[in-house]
Amino acid sequence: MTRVLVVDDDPVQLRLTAEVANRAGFKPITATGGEQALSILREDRGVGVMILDLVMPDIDGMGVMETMRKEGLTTPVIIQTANASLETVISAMRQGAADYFVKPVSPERLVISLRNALKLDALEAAIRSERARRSGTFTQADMIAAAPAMARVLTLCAKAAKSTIPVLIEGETGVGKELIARIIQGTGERAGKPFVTVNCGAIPPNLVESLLFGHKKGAFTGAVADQAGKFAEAHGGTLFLDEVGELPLETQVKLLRALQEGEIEPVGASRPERVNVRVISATNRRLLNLAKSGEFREDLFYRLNVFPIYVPPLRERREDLPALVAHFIARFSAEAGKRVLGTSPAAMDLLQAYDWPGNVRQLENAVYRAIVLTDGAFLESQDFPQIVAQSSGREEALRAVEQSPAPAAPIHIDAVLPRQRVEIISEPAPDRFLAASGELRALAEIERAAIAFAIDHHGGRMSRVARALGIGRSTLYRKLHEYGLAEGLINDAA
Ligand SMILES: Nc1ncnc2c1ncn2[C@@H]1O[C@H](COP(=O)(O)OP(=O)(O)OP(=O)(O)O)[C@@H](O)[C@H]1O
Repeated sequence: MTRVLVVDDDPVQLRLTAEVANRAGFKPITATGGEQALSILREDRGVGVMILDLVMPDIDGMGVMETMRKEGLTTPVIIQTANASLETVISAMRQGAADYFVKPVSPERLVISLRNALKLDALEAAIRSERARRSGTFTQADMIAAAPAMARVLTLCAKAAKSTIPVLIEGETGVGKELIARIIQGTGERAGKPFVTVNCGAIPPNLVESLLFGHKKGAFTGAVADQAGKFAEAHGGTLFLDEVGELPLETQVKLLRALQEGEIEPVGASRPERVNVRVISATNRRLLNLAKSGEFREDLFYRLNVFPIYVPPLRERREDLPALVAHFIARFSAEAGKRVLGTSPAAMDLLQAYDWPGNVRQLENAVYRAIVLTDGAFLESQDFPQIVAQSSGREEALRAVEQSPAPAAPIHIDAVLPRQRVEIISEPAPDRFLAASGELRALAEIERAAIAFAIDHHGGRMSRVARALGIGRSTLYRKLHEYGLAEGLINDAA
């Protein structure tokens, strides 16, 4: 719930304004003077908007705004005044006030003013963040990360920014690993220098080497000219290797050499070239496990993993969800030329209750689709059809799990599926819950399909299947028999 700070030295007026904000679904906080307002703003950076009286005995409204500017307090301000002197209003607006009104204000006018101020603030923040991203000066302030679960991540970012040691960012798909890498670059010595991203999972294996290290003319058929690689492009700056676990083993050897020697060897080159690049890598699979199973070189793992940062999934930092939604609404409604002001309370409840396996990226896509779908000023639940479909299926599935004796295992990065499969899962697919007729499939049918999928994914290892599904092994075996899945399957390796 967005917090609104109401500042007025007249206690009756203060109570009235706070009550209007309260009825409109905001959480009012009150202050009776400028000093008190400033100390609240300094302590609580989560205040969404402030309604500020201009005439107060200690510091007046203009003084409060001036101090805010000096101290970098960016909470949007709506000015209220008892006398409508045009000059005062003009100078308040010049100081950056988002809006003003003359007391007594009608509740409708106040609510519109609050919503507009919030929307404008979200849009300005989105524009600032995009600008910072492009100029390589992205910082903590450009990312929505006020949830307690993100505090440690931000502390580690600040530490990592002070040095050039290799950083490994781990976390599920779409949690914002690239943004974290950008903060490390944008707050360190390399701010403003190149930030080059390579998605190692998206390049065909035969092209990885040339893409990373470049090639010389004639090195292979089609190499008609010298081509610089991503390492050379990132010279002086930062190279972000996303999905580093997907690199082919041969390329891993070359990467290790580049990190150890600070030298790269373009394909077809006769001698190595020196590069000065800070490498930040990211993975949505536990790299240590890949190293243990031989899919990733252990020496490279230790080289990359000098400073690990784990970014928690969105379901563990739901406090950030309203701000993220406001951020995406502001951005996409501006892009689509629509006037969307927010979500209905029911839609926000729906989004808050959902688990977001595809994390912030999935939320971003969901809001984007909702903006395209909507004709109203507020996004409603029906504007999120995939989330509605998945939530109802999930509720039933959860009820079934609750009835089984085994506690549900927490979802962990180790249980995250390899890249391609994750995409299948994170892609909202309501048709998995719908039959060809368009009717919802029976829960038993969905459960059978989920179990068959899990068995296939874990190569028939039943302990893992049970753990991944969050049910006990005996429950799993019972269900196998119930659904006729048992024959020829039992190959319990664990
Ligand atoms: N805290 C945040 N505030 C604003 N936008 C965010 C935040 N976190 C993520 N996003 C947005 O969500 C999308 C996914 O983020 P990002 O690409 O950084 O995730 P990722 O973890 O690197 O994903 P993947 O594992 O799939 O590579 C991006 O469009 C990003 O701008």
